Amino acid sequence: MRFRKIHGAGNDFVLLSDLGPEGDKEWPKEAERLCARRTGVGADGLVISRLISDRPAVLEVACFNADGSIATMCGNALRCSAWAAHRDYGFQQLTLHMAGVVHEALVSDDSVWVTAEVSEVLPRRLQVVINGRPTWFDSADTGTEHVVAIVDDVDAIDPVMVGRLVRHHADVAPLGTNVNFVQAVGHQALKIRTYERGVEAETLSCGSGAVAAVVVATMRGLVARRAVTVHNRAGQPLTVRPHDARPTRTQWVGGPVTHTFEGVLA
Ligand SMILES: N[C@@H](CCC[C@H](N)C(=O)O)C(=O)O
Repeated sequence: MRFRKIHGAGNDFVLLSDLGPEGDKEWPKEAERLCARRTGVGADGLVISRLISDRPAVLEVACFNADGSIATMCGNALRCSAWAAHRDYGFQQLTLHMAGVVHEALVSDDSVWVTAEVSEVLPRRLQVVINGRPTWFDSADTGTEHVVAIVDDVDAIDPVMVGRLVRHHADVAPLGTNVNFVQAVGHQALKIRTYERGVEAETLSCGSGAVAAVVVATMRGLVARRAVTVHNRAGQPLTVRPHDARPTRTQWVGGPVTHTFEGVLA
């Protein structure tokens, strides 16, 4: 089976997009096997993309986290799938389905954009003490669960230690959550670090996390409701901007996609 190793601003995936007859595997187990950094290909997630129509261009995309759990929304997996469909079929504008939700995608030479559907922000959802200081997290569902803390300095925080604590916090049980630490860094710009549920580690970027950061930062008056640059650990910023037709419900998230290598699974 052929695969692509690909990343969206540092969030890396094994992408299967031309499944033949071997199309029905136990994907959660395959995800664990393929994503293992030492014994597999190594990735934050496994993405399976199927072309279900070419006129209009429609893809069905499934994303499994490295631990085999299903990601109901993964902005970077959608962006990587749209990039691959552009490469394979020349599509520039696509519709993507993930976990029953419809997303739009736009592919240009240097960036890939997808839409994320956003729920209302729940302020002060939980509190933990970080470096001796009680810190509130707001929650925002951007297709999957995220909490966001606005902090003075994201680099003064241990995102794995605190992320794990928050991810397992009783106030977000039983689903748990992805955890974002966000700092305002000047005009319409944020800096972010994200602990991802299902990867159970800090990832270099997270599309739905960037969207959650922007909706929380907007609600808190740190940025205006227009394009915001979100600086991540990869040094490959994502940009989040409101959808023209549905500015309060839908956000675009865009940035680079990099195809690292291709291979054949043994
Ligand atoms: N990295 C993703 C989000 C992946 C989903 C997450 N780990 C979960 O299970 O909620 C993104 O780019 O949005």
